[in-house]
Amino acid sequence: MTSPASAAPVVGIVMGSDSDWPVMEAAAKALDEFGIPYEVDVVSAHRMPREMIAYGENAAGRGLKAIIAGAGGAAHLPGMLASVTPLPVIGVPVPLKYLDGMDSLMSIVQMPAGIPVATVSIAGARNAGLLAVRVLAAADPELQGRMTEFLGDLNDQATEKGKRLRQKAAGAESFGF
Ligand SMILES: Nc1c(C(=O)O)ncn1[C@@H]1O[C@H](COP(=O)(O)O)[C@@H](O)[C@H]1O
Repeated sequence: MTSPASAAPVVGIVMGSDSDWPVMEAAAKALDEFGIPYEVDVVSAHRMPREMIAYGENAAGRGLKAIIAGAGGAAHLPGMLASVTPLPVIGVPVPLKYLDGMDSLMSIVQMPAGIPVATVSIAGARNAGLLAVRVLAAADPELQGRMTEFLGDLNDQATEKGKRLRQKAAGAESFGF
């Protein structure tokens, strides 16, 4: 799957199983918000080792600029992809029924020196998408401007939250920006 349909994907969103999609979808939505074309696929290091290696080895040559890789449990996919591609790899620990995603987090975050994986929080796929946007924006002033606008909107929303809270709380006039 690729989105938007017409453009060549620049981000690969891959996961160990389609059961990860309810978590990983947030990465795709973040990319959609910025109009970044991406592809989505299942690429399991454990169940499809040869395909996984081929995916990682071919990713840069196919025009991808970053890979977002999510997996649950013994989540070796992000690290193994990072070992066969020069692209930045962003790892998403997917929480499963047992161990609350701590197993996924630990499997992804403790990479040996030389093979970095930028690990987001457990189920933090939205931040993975936003981090991929920032990676692309580093060499794209127009996209960087839109990321700056996005941060401004977040600031407005947070400021509004404070305003609402101060109105709700007793003695609201005594603090706030
Ligand atoms: N951690 C990995 C890898 C891998 O790292 O290669 N491949 C599949 N999985 C994970 O197994 C979980 C259960 O998968 P199923 O739902 O298919 O049984 C998923 O969270 C997947 O990411």
